[in-house]
Amino acid sequence: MTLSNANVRAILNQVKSPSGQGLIDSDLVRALTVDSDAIRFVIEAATPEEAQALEPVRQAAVEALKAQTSVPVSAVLTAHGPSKPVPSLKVGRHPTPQAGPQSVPGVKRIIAIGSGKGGVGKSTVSSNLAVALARKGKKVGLLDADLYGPSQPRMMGVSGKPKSNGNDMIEPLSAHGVTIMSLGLMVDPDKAVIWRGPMLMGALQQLLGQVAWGELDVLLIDLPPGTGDIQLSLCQKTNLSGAVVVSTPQDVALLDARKALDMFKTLKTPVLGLVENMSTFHCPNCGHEAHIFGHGGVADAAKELELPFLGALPIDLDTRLAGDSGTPIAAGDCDMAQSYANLAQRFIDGGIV
Ligand SMILES: Nc1ncnc2c1ncn2[C@@H]1O[C@H](COP(=O)(O)OP(=O)(O)OP(=O)(O)O)[C@@H](O)[C@H]1O
Repeated sequence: MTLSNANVRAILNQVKSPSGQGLIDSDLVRALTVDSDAIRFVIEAATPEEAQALEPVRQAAVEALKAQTSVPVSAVLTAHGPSKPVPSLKVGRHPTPQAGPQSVPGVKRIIAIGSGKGGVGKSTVSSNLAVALARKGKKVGLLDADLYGPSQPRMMGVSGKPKSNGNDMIEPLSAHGVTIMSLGLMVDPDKAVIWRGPMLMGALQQLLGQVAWGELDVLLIDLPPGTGDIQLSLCQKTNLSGAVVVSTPQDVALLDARKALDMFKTLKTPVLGLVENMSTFHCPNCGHEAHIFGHGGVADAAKELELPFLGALPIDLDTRLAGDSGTPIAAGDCDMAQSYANLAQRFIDGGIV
């Protein structure tokens, strides 16, 4: 039987780690690849001693998968070094003064992904675009700057507190070929973030400057919706290559998108292009095409404002389900994955990435 990435994760989560949690929930699995000819993953422990103790768990995980598929399974144990202290870095402080807009060492381009209105799919587009660019060979980072409602950990399927690299820098997490960091990984997920502007700006500064992003072709920043403190702070304090605005074709969303575009113009952040999300709906039963939120409005707005139109993405049940399951649709090989691959190619061909 051919197993999907989600099937494999579910099977691995049935295998208990020494903490009593499933292997996925206890955040021990790294670099999971599920291909038609092989399933591979790494079980990463904190110390070599812990790795040794996990050998029976590794064997149990391999056996559990082999019981469900004839595809060869390989799993290796690694330790990321001797025990390290938890980061002394505590996210949630006021910003420190900085001379001017900052770059992130090793990161070639920083692109903010914004929207005027909430819920138009900005986080979905950010995560899928990140995965699609990574599949095209780009080194991609994804920073979830939606500090009030961070959704990237769930959409990218990462959990567990990031660790310190011993130099007061946080090691980001990685999934689907993308390097990820989110405030959602640093704070209690059940507690609402109730911070005022300066605290949010301090957190953003830390997520950019105190995360060991490494060498990246591009860092995508998933902004919160609207035109608030975080957008202002990011545009003024960071050397952005530019911003991409996501909108649905609906009039109210477009009205808000125009406000976001106006904000970027005022802050002199170049707008690299517009993306239309939830563009059309293809009924899976009868093939009828419906325009639930309208159609073509974003392309028209781009034309009017003389901005590049980067593409239209349909409204699609599997996209939503994939986001909820932690494996973005762009990681697979369906039509939607191809749409995201095309979008990523347009970013590359247009010299955006
Ligand atoms: N093309 C699509 N087809 C179907 N569902 C989608 C699509 N794009 C996004 N969604 C779903 O719509 C919901 C909102 O999407 P998402 O969280 O990406 O929006 P957002 O603009 O980042 O929202 P927020 O304002 O909360 O940050 C999610 O449940 C997501 O799975």
